[in-house]
Amino acid sequence: MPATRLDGKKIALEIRAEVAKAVEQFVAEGNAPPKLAAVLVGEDPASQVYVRNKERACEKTGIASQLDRLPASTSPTELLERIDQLNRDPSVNGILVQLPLPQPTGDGPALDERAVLDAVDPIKDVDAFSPINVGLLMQGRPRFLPCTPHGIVQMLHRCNIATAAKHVVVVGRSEIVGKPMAMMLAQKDGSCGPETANATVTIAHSRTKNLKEICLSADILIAAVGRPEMIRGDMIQPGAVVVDVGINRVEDRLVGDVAFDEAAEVASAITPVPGGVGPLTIAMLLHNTLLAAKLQAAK
Ligand SMILES: Nc1nc2c(c(=O)[nH]1)N[C@@H](CN(C=O)c1ccc(C(=O)N[C@@H](CCC(=O)O)C(=O)O)cc1)CN2
Repeated sequence: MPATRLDGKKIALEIRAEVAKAVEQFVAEGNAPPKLAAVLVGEDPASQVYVRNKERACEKTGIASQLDRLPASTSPTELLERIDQLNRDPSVNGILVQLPLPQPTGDGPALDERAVLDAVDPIKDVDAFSPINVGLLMQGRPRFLPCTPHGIVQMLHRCNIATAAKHVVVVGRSEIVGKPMAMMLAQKDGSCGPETANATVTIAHSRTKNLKEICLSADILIAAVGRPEMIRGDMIQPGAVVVDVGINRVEDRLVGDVAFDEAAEVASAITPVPGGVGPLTIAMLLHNTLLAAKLQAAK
């Protein structure tokens, strides 16, 4: 039987409607609408689409937003100064710096992604990339959850896919997805989402020797390796749940990290690309922006 498609678009709309309602309530209590500041450096076409979609999503949810477009030639000092201004601006609740940062142009110094993310005030860090927020997550007492892994947790929960006692294999070890995803699913107490914890988690990656064997042992396989269709159908255990985080542009077409048609023959459920995990990333950003506003209002 072909796999069930896990419809990320639909779940994202559900979450966005919940956030919009909660924003309405927050404002009715006498607070200013939450505000997100996005910083986009350079002109990466995909990043431009993502920040535009974030702005539109904010607007539809009752969240204010502002976008700083900076040229690719922006120096590290200029970018850090801009982040500092946003940190100190009391009207801004959430700050995100769109990734990837551009490669250096000409003779100018490179923008150090780590230094830039470290500069965002942790209480406004709605991407949850700062070391403070990563540390809190590691310790099982998260403040903000990173948007893409949190979206996956929400999707599993809302599709009644339990993770307790399951073997989850995460292929990919990025700071944005792979590492926090593994940590969230392995948590003991469900601190990272209702009913979504207590999994036995293996992190694999493109250099894992026996990758096929490890993938075949997964009850839930999360592919976040950034290589088009690297996960083939014969790497999937019959009946496994497959979550594809990859968004790769191949000849003007979007493909995931999973060979979808092959995988759908074997899996019990699978996320498509597009329309799977991607839309959830933006929905969880809205959730975090409201959370940031609430935390700051309570201070
Ligand atoms: N500061 C951040 N930078 C980046 C993040 C992030 O969470 N924070 N994640 C990605 C990009 N991203 C959000 O920023 C993102 C990627 C994809 C989608 C999405 O909805 N994708 C659609 C397809 C859209 C398309 O046509 O390209 C889908 O999968 O259906 C949303 C957000 C890296 N940078």
